Amino acid sequence: MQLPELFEEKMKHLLGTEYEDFLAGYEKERHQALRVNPAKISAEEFLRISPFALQPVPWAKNGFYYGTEDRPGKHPWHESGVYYIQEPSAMSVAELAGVQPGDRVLDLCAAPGGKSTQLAAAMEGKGLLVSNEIHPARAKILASNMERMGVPNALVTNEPPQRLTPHFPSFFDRIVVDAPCSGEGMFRKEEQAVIQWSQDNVGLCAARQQDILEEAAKMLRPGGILVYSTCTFAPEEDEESVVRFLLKHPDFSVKQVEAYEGFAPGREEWVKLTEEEKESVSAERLEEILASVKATFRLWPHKLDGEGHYAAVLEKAGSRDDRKSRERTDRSGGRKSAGKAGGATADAAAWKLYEEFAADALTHCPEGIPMLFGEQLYLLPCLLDLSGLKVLRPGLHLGTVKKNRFEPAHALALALKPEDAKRRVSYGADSREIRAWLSGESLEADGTEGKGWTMVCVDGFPAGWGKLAGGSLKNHYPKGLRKNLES
Ligand SMILES: C[S@@+](CC[C@H](N)C(=O)[O-])C[C@H]1O[C@@H](n2cnc3c(N)ncnc32)[C@H](O)[C@@H]1O
Repeated sequence: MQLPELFEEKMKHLLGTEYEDFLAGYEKERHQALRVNPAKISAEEFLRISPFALQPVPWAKNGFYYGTEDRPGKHPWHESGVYYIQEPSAMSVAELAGVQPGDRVLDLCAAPGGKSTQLAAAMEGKGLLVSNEIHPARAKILASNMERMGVPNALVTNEPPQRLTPHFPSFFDRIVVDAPCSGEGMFRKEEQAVIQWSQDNVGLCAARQQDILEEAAKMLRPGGILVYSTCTFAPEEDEESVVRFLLKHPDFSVKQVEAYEGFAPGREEWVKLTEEEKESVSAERLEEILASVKATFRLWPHKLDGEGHYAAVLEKAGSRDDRKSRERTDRSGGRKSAGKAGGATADAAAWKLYEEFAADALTHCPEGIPMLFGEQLYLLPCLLDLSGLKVLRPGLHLGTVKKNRFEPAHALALALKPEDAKRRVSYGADSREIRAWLSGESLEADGTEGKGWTMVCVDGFPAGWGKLAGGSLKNHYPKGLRKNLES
């Protein structure tokens, strides 16, 4: 592999005698992994039924390496959100966030959604997850992945971080900043990262990371946890980014968390500060900050089975003192969706249509606060003032209300359990039917009784909606998702 000359020189200088091992790492086979979605199946059960050659990723509860011959992205289970294909080192970040069900969590740089879907899994559908992405096209991919994984309690926004801050001051329990970076750790995976690499870009990324961290700091509640990560080796974007942030934020410190085997400590000696920066705090504080860098993590491809990554867990001083605001925003969070539809006539009419659909097609309804946006009906995880924000998904998309008819959303099918649907048909992953279905074909449904909205499953995992009538199952798999999977 042809690495940028300047990058090689820099790494040689940084790593000294370890450099040859580091270079040899580029010759190692690249490890690929998937993360099982516990909302769909337990890891134990997945291991039992999986056709893939799986080995656990040591640092991720539901993470597994798969074999070089395996193609999980071409398997129909992928379309049902049974797993998410994710680079193994990247799985460390959400684990470090220690998210609990019921937390308020922000993933500030979230697309395509690896960390967000992992955070969502830890939240078990409880609490609020805000997944934000600055780039519009990437934000759409993020929204689609959140739907595929059946996440019911997430808002997907498309904003620069500073536009979110006024809406969420001291609001979140946990924030993940998986920062845009120079991507040195992904050279083996993404050729583009090699082509675009320059030392100037490293500097630009480092400056941008400070801007993003500033906004994150304002949105984190006292006592909250901020996980900062990159997929680069550049100390300017790793240890230095953390140190610069800590110099400006006396209320933050590095939290000691347990390292997994193969995780290496951050390197204090690689931090280069200006005299002005060094003098901005007392000598004791400077020493303390620099020493604390050892409790941040470097994931090196030559030391573990994964690509290059860096992660730091930062804690904001203080304790939760936001009971009042929490009561205000969470007041209706647990309300059954069978409640009122926000009061407005259009909302009430839409809600009635949804209820008629639910009475006919569902045995169980998801919970949340119903809200109509144009023709789209959503269930919100809690009430928030989102005015002025670009919101792609304000919560779980229930469906579309058109000309006095309700059409259930694909997202709803993926967020439900199979037993939540009164009518369902299930095809095997190897069947001709499921491949035809995912490519957009309607199916013969001889022997399937009933009429109306029917959940279509693959091996029992919800995959979308069909409409049953006269022995035929009309395809309502979204046009944008249709694909021909190889058999
Ligand atoms: C490392 S990627 C995130 C990967 C994602 N967390 C995941 O696990 O799938 C960084 C993201 O930050 C976004 N980004 C770029 N510039 C940004 C900025 N100024 N503020 C916030 N996010 C930015 C990029 O578009 C990119 O999607």
